[in-house]
Amino acid sequence: MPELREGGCRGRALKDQVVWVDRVATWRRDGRSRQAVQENGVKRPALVLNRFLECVGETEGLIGEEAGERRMGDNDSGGRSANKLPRGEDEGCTPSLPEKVQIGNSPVYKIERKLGKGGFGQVCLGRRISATNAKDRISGISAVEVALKFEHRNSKGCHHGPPSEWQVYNTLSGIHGVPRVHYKGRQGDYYVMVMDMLGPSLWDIWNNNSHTMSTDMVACIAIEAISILENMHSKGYVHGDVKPENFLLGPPGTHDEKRLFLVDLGLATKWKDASTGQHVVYDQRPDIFRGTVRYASVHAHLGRIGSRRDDLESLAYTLVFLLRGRLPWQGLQGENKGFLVCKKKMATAPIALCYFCPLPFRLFLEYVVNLKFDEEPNYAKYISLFDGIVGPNPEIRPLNTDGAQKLIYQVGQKRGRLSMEGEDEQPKKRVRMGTPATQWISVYNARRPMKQRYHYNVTDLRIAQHIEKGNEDGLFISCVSSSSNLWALIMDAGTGFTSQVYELSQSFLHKEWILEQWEKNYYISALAGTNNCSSFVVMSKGTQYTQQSYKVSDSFPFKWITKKWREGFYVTSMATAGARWAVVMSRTAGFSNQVVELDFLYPSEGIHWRWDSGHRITATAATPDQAAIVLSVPRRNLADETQETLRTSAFPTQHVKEKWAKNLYMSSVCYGRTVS
Ligand SMILES: Nc1ncnc2c1ncn2[C@@H]1O[C@H](COP(=O)(O)OP(=O)(O)OP(=O)(O)O)[C@@H](O)[C@H]1O
Repeated sequence: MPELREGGCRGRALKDQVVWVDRVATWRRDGRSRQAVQENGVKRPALVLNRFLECVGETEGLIGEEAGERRMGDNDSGGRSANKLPRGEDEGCTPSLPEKVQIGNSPVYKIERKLGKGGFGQVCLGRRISATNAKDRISGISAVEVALKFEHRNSKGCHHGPPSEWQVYNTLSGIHGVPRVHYKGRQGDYYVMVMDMLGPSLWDIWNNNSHTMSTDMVACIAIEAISILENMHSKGYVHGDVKPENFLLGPPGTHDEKRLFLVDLGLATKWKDASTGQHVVYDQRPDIFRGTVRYASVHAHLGRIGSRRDDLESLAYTLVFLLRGRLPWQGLQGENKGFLVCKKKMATAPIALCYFCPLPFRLFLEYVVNLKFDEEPNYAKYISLFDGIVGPNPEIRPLNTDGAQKLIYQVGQKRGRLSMEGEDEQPKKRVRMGTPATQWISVYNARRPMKQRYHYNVTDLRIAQHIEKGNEDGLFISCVSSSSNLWALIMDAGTGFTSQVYELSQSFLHKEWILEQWEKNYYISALAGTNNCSSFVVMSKGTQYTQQSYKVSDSFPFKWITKKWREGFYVTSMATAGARWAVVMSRTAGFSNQVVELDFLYPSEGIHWRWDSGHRITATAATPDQAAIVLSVPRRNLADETQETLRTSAFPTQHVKEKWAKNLYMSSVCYGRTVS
């Protein structure tokens, strides 16, 4: 058995302080052939023309490209939803709207005045000027004053027919905290929805009250809003755009004036499949943002599929906004505003965000930011947090909290008693807590026994020596990384490469050299960058790639990656230099599917979801702010799918040896942002 497993530390020995074993994945498919899959042994076509694709990204023009692609909706007067492009500012109830509305056999409504305007829709007060038919009178939709929501048929959400909101109202209309839709239909160029007329929004109230709101009132809002969300969630939907502008009170002077409603279901999505009852499948598309920047959950910023936790996180920001009058990420500007806001949200601990708020607000925020993707929120417990603020008598509360009372009653009945402090819950790993840290992330794959060798804290001057020695021993470089401008180098006997060249360069990346090597049939097989923007690029022969392309950019180039995926490329290596990213994508990479997990901390939860769906980590890179993990499904089934990851504050010298003893070999390593 070839056994050369030497550590090659030539620099100062760092003490290994923190170790996180993210997961010991055991997918050993016993019973199956253990014949190693020769990823690198697949024959390449003899001559591949057009092999040399673009190497993009060394120019200024690409800076911030990714952020420019996102449609961020925030503005500092409250926040507009993304995915809803504003049309001309003065399109309110302009002459282009009809003077009267009649949908099917609805009464005739005369448009009186504009009530509000969002990214898409215009909402006007409609006054009934004809009689209601008997059927509608019986079902109680004979209101004299209604709200009419108009959406132009050419607006973005209506290209394929009526707005998606209509569909959601079919299920949610009239449930607790959601206005009733009386009629919907098309009139001329507009899709029109006739709905219950409501009163001012929470934003209006806060704004008209010198940007303040009493603690009592905000606590009542918390209680009632949680119960409204519980109701909505129980019907299988998440709202997707919880913010002060979307919470409306009933019309002033009516018996509903102290009732809270949640409107605008235009971004609502299903979190559960109605027929199977199954939770929707986890996914992350870092280029897709839905919601309003100021109040969006961190997961929404990162493009994760919406689930119940996101509404609650947005509610927590809404409550703090109403109470404190400002959120710490307001005022951040720039093309990469979404990135900056998300980074700030991640960096602001609940204790800091809620510093001037009563304790229940902080506890609520802590609970909800630590919810897992598919976790059922404990709505009754969250409501009970605020009980101490609002006092026991619902009659004298500034807001009607009927819905919450009912929910607590139901839960109390079901459980016999209500768990106030989570005594009956297992202690769980907190998703968003922990101290930000900069660590080594190392990934280990099960392989047949082979030689592997590592060096770390290597200076530019020593690199050649290590590589030469490795080559003499039959080893090729399999991965490289850097920390504090020193290199880490992994060499092994299982790469399948037949020849290898490398270059240390002062630029990130050195395009001319790469082009030259591409000409000679070498492909990039590993790369790393340093904080001072130098790079170490390794190119090999004997890979199975037939085409290659790379991109350097100032933000994670997810949009480019998705474009290349469509062309049959897969990410085969990645590196960072300071805050810059370099991503290499290759054709015939041996994968049938690939996804990216991107986060401001180590995306542990996402990795677990991906592992469960058969993905394995195939590339990692991290900046001081973010970690990106690329996971792929191999084209051929692996004999042994075991994969483990480690996070360590020092290079994992001892751990590598322990892994080797289990025939687990380092397949990827990077240094950057995690959480400890
Ligand atoms: N039923 C209603 N009664 C009274 N006013 C309403 C009603 N529905 C909506 N409004 C007002 O109209 C505004 C815009 O409505 P809505 O949020 O539904 O439109 P939108 O175009 O989907 O908005 P956004 O871009 O914020 O998502 C609300 O903020 C509110 O002020």
